[in-house]
Amino acid sequence: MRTRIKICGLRDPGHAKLAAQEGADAIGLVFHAASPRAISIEDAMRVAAAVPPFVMTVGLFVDAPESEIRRVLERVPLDLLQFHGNETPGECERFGKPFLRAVRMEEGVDLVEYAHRFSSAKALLLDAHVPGVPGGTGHRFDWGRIPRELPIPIVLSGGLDSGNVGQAIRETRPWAVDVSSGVEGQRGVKDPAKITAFIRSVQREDVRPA
Ligand SMILES: O=C(O)c1ccccc1NCC(=O)[C@H](O)[C@H](O)COP(=O)(O)O
Repeated sequence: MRTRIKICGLRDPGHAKLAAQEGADAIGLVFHAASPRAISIEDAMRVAAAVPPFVMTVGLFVDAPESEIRRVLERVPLDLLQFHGNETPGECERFGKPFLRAVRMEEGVDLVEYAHRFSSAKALLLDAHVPGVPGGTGHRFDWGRIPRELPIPIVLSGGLDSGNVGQAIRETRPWAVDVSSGVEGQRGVKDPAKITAFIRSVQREDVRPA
């Protein structure tokens, strides 16, 4: 199976185009003001316009008011929403759009229970838990905590980079991988060479004999 790839926190249309050309399946736009990767609606429109067909544009929110999300949806053509805060299933569903539910892997998280509670999600995106930071931390979590069988696809994220993503795929067999810090030269600024290297590592792993 091919591992799908999401590159998160893009703000430059050129980087979005490059990621898509190299083989990314999705690009993420962070609508969270406190993030070093926060994007304005105007810039998001420019990035989304650079994304070719059959590549998804994902909008990421952290406990954002409904009105704010609707304001983004009116102007930015998002294919998928990603909820990274404490949103309930109802709060994720109310836009009538497919969505990913992020799960920060703090101590005691029960992924089976999560999968049932968020059964309307397209996938659970598993991320590291760093107190006080909702995401994009560059930290890994213990991949051994992911149950082998879950009734919902998994997007693996948290501290991935071109050097560790192959091992991550071998150990967890996710539907997709998601990266932000690992393809940056400095915090919040993507490095095109790192984007290419990350995608190549995933592609290499996918064709590696078992
Ligand atoms: O990227 C951010 O700054 C961010 C801020 C607030 C909530 C979520 C955020 N990112 C979500 C993502 O999908 C990241 O790709 C994921 O957290 C992994 O990040 P990283 O460990 O930096 O690769």
